[in-house]
Amino acid sequence: MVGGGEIALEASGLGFSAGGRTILQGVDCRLTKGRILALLGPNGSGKSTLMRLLARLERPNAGTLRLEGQPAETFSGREMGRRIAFLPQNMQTPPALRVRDLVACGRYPHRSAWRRESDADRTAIAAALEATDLEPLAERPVGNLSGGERQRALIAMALAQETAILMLDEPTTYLDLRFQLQILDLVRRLNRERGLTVCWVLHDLNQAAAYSDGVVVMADGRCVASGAPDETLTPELVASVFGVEILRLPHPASGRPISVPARFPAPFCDQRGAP
Ligand SMILES: Nc1ncnc2c1ncn2[C@@H]1O[C@H](COP(=O)(O)OP(=O)(O)OP(=O)(O)O)[C@@H](O)[C@H]1O
Repeated sequence: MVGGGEIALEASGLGFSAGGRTILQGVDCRLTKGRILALLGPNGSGKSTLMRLLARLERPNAGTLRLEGQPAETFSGREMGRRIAFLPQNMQTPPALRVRDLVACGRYPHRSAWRRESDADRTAIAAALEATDLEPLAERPVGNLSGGERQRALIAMALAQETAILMLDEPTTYLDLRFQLQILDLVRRLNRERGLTVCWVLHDLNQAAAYSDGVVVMADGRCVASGAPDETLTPELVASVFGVEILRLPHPASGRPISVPARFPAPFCDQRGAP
């Protein structure tokens, strides 16, 4: 479990099977209000499945999920959509869709079918575009955006949903370092300024540690460790979960521990031994 504070969402003993396989087993996970939690673990360890269960896009075979202290099954799909915004991995978007119209899609739990946009919808869309610095791009087709701009537009769509909880599955994948940091900084700012509760899947352990208040580490469909990032991501844990030996070094600027692989490739040499 990660830290104290009021609980936004709590899963106990979650289990999930599909295609005749057990994918998650006995997973406990807690989102604390106003905190950022990272789900970490190797490919195929069950992070996306857990996130989908937490957002109630899938039903568990075992265990309980409580949202705002109530059993999650007492909330309708629309009520869930007003509380949790979920951005899946590799979300596809029609390339001709304008940025503003994509962001407007986030209003779905607040609108009934075919109803025109209300003042509240327009205010939420404008606020989401402003928070993500996308106002100048609002009329651009999504297909013309860079990877980082597109990711910001998807986050704006999630913000327009006006939920207290934001779930992001690998929001930085496929982005270059500058855009990765831009997305991480944006989410952290929204968390700090608005008290947004965040749960995200990240693969970079150093980014996860620097930008999250807590981590949950998955392996083979189970939660194998959780807690504050710097205390949890020990070389022993990383070796047992990822099968990679790491060194922990103090960051030259912040002094916080960073992880680097202990092994590095031997230099290629030509016949004279020169690199
Ligand atoms: N509906 C399903 N039917 C069968 N197998 C599934 C289903 N959903 C997930 N799995 C399997 O469950 C395992 C966990 O998948 P999941 O996507 O949750 O892992 P992950 O940790 O998010 O992986 P990655 O880091 O590669 O995105 C994988 O082996 C996947 O193939």
